[in-house]
Amino acid sequence: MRWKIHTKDRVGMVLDVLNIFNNHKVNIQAMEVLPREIFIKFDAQQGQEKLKIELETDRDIEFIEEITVLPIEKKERQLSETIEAVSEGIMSIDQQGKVNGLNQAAQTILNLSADKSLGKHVSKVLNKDVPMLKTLKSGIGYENKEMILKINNRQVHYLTTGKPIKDDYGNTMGVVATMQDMRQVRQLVYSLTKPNDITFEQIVFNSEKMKQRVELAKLSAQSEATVLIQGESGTGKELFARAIHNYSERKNHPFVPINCAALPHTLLESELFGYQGGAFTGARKEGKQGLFEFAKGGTVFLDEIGDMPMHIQVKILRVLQEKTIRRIGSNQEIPIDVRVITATNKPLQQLVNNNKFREDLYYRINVIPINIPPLRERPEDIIMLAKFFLDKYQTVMDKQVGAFSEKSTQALHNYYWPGNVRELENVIERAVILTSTHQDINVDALNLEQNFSKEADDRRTLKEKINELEKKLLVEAAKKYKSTRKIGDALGISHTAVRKKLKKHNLETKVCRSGTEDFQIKER
Ligand SMILES: Nc1ncnc2c1ncn2[C@@H]1O[C@H](COP(=O)(O)OP(=O)(O)OP(=O)(O)O)[C@@H](O)[C@H]1O
Repeated sequence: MRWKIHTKDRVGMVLDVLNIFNNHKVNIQAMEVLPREIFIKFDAQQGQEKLKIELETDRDIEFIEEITVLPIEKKERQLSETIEAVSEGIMSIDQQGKVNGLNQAAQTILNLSADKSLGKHVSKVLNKDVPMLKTLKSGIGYENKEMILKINNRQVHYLTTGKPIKDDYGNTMGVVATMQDMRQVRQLVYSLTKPNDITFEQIVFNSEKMKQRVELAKLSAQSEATVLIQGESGTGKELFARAIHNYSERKNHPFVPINCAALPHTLLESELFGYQGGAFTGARKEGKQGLFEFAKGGTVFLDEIGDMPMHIQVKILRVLQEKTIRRIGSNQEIPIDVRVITATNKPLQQLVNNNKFREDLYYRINVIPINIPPLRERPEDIIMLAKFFLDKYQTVMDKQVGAFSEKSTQALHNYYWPGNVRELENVIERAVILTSTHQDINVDALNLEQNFSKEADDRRTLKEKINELEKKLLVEAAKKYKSTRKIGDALGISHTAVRKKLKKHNLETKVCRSGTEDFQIKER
């Protein structure tokens, strides 16, 4: 039974009311006092009418009303509803370290039930090293600590922040901690950093060569196989990698690109694999998760893999073979679930021949090779891409210019495009800036470096030209004869020499069969 007693505001009022309750031998369970209002929760019993009459005869008591909850109970219920409604886990402990609060989300994240945890010491429920216990001792909170614990035979992985609960004198009376499941954290970070979804529709092309590459890439997206994308800088390797990811079953998980050439080696290693707390000077005390763990369920894109140092290559091989990683400084194997796509603008086969790239890793990553030809080898794409970028930059700059003049179309065709599609995009962006509204784009606005016109091709060394001719003749013969012996006969060299040359030009049987060239060569 609960009453709200409306009183006058005078000293000793509460004591008078308590005395009356006491005289009637009524057991008070809870009481709350506000100015001119006394709230009392008591054991309902016979004779409470008499109690009410006696209270109301006090001239300072105005009237009594029956209520269903005390204000404090109302607040408590609202608070516990809110605690249950939030998606973060919330756990609290009292001054003795015993669990006195655990919402539903915390039970899920920690693989615990409230029944079996409430009232028990947190060291028994979680672990003796949990940061809540340190806060209980020191009174100092902590933020975003990563925890990996084994609870009820399951590994739980979460991020937690804790705060001390203090009394008016600054003594710590307990600790409350919030926790987020690491998978949710990843998804949150990913949704904040996620770039625009790139799909195959955004890859612009007109050439048969690119059509084949796109088809192969689409097929590769349906498998889990490692893809190696090779091509000169700016040919669209990253674009392909993103399109493959977004076309695959993993599309709702992170796509994590990392440029192996851009980071110093030590940083690259810790970025990829993470580290154990205290693994090296400067390392965060609580350790750090690496990108392979972060990308869980998604794709890691290792760009410029040709620049990866040998000792990290070994670790990547383990990732691909065992599907596990070890953080730096740790012996614990962490299972990972990622697909790996790699890219390089370096001739990997040559790096293997020169012992600069591990052969075993080369074959591991080269399951599906996609070779993107340089723009100069697919002139059918140039104008289509130029028009695509023209539309793009007119929209971005909200500016209407005319079309490409005849001469500028010619110039775009004749140019050598050492920087490939990226360079073409930059050229068109600059041309839109330099051209007046509604004027056609002329050659000057394109401002193409004449050094790199087709004529510049003639300045290449004799060795480069011979190499190119050799490759061309090999490809032509291979298309026609399809076996190393017949190719050898046609070119007047032995079939072993053919094999060597195929290897040198990265045209080995394995590569060709995977569809990067539209021919197949049989051994002998
Ligand atoms: N076929 C294409 N259609 C539309 N845009 C393209 C195409 N190819 C490349 N691009 C654009 O060209 C630029 C360079 O592409 P990307 O970064 O994918 O090249 P890359 O080969 O990965 O370069 P790098 O080797 O220097 O990292 C990007 O802005 C990309 O969107």
